[in-house]
Amino acid sequence: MLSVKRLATKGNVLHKAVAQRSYSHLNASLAHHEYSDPRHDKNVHVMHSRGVNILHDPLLSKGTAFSIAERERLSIRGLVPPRCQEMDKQLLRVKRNLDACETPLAKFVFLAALHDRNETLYYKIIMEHLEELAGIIYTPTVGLASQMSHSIYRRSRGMYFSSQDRGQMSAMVYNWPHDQVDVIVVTDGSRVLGLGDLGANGMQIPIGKLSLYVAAGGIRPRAVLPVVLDVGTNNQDLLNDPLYLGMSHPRLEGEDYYSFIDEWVTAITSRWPDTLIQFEDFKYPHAYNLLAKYRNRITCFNDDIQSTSSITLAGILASLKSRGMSQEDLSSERIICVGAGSAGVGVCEGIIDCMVAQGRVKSREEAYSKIYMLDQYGLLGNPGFHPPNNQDDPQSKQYQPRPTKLDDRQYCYVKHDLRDQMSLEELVRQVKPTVLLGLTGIRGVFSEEAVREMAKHHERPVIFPLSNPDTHAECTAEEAFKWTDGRAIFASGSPFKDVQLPNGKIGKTNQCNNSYSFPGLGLGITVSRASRVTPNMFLETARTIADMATPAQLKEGVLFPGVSQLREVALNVGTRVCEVAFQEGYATAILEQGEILSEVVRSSAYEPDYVPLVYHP
Ligand SMILES: NC(=O)C1=CN([C@@H]2O[C@H](COP(=O)(O)OP(=O)(O)OC[C@H]3O[C@@H](n4cnc5c(N)ncnc54)[C@H](O)[C@@H]3O)[C@@H](O)[C@H]2O)C=CC1
Ligand SMILES: CC(=O)C(=O)O
Ligand SMILES: [Mg+2]
Repeated sequence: MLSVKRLATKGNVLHKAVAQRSYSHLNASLAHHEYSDPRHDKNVHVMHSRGVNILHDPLLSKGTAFSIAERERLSIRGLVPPRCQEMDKQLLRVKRNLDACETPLAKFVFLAALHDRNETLYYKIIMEHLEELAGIIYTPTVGLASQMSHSIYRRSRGMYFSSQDRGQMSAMVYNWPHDQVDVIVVTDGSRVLGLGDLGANGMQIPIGKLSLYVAAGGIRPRAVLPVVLDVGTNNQDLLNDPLYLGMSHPRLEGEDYYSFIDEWVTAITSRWPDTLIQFEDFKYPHAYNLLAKYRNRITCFNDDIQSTSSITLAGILASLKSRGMSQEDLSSERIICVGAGSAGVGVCEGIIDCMVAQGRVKSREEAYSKIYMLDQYGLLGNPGFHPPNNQDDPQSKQYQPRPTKLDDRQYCYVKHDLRDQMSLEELVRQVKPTVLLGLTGIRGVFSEEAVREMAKHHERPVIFPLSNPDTHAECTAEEAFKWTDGRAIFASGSPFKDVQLPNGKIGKTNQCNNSYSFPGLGLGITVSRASRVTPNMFLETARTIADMATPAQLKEGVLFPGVSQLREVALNVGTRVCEVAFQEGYATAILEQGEILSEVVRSSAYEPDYVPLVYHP
């Protein structure tokens, strides 16, 4: 395929003439079925086989919606009830059944079964009720489903590569039935949301993420691949459970671990060289080490580090406007980030990148000085401020250095003029932060004292308890609004309902989750066929999302469009990411002169509609 380097863009219109648009990379020839237009999934599907297997293939099945003519030509006449029911009736049935489920977990199981039966219908219902159902297929319910995954297991989805597969992975990748894979979400299950090590149960996370890639990002269902790398688990409860489905040994570590991942990356990229790999829920510091190793070699990114950073930066930028300031005022913020792991460090790096790009700080070092970071021991500060023999200072007597040293990424945030391990409450008193971020996975870390103190100094304190699921959020929306007399600008990782305030007003909540960024990133990268995922793509994602709320919304503390508008967000982000890919010279797709990029992106996005199936031996 011709490679296009550096297409000049003006607005959304690509000017440089290129020979032709080539989607040859999308013309997958599948093992059993061929599709006339696999990119759009919109025309006629031509198949070389027929019969009952069509009914049991979730990518093809229409259940009761097969027309009589189709039933005849596919040899399935009589294998489904006689009345042909179009999708609207099917949706009615699905929604009634869904509403009858008594718990979110029951809804999750019901939707997973639909996913395994009829993907078109699954995506239709998800897209029509995105706000309601994102909370089922994604956080918070996916957290419980991951914990229970071995108990609720019905049918396999995706691929598992385990320690017993070493030496086999390059062959195993050919067991996957699809030649074209656009996006892979892969986890080793070592830090699933804020729930810790869930081993092979972590599979629910890639499945949930990829459902949003399809529903919001418009990636085709047959072009996504969820993967678990089962390198063992240190979760003793799972190891003791007779139903657990993963490998029954402790996690591989060190060289064993990294060579395992290397074999997997080699196997994947040998079969699908241009697939996008999203690393998900890898524990610290593996998450960073893997990103550092592969980011300049293959098309990949780490969701927890990078796309979380995009959406959080978007939230802070939007909050500046909400507080009557300009986005350029970012470097005048004082930000406390509680949590110094993958997400905490990743988010702060994104904020620093933006401060530097805005040019209002003289150096990266100056940008670091604006952010105060805490881990489970307290502030990353100066140990020298603890006089070792001061018997009168209770703090000094208790002081114990951290059991492990800070690494270089964390060390950048150390405040040499403040005492190491200072508590959040004391730090808030000293620093009077404008923004409080929580990325700890620990409920209750934002104490009443800390939030009230912050609210004393700011009319609109920005409170972002970002940990998932909701039961692990650093504080709840109720708490944030109560402790700030309803003045907080609030965003959380998992959804919280708006809060009725005593003064009759409504405390508006926002969901600040990487689900706002990764679907659009994936769409932009897939459409442009970008060979690398670059820092600018994340920065532009943040800027794009930060500009989406209307002035009226911003005024009442709404920072982002609602979850029901995730498709619109993804189309905007996808367009911008595509532009960046062309501008930076990483795009390898070919577009015609004058094509409007936003329209190319929009028309590339999958829509869950039934397509006539044709048998052609
Ligand atoms: N809203 C979103 O889109 C996202 C949210 N997250 C959430 O962020 C959380 C953390 O994820 P990672 O950074 O990957 O985990 P991690 O394990 O790498 O980092 C957790 C950090 O929290 C610190 N910590 C633990 N207990 C603490 C305490 N009591 N006080 C202060 N700090 C404490 C640890 O020292 C560590 O630095 C998870 O709950 C995850 O769900 C992660 C990615 C995206
Ligand atoms: C949202 C997400 O990626 C996490 O909580 O890990
Ligand atoms: Mg994650």
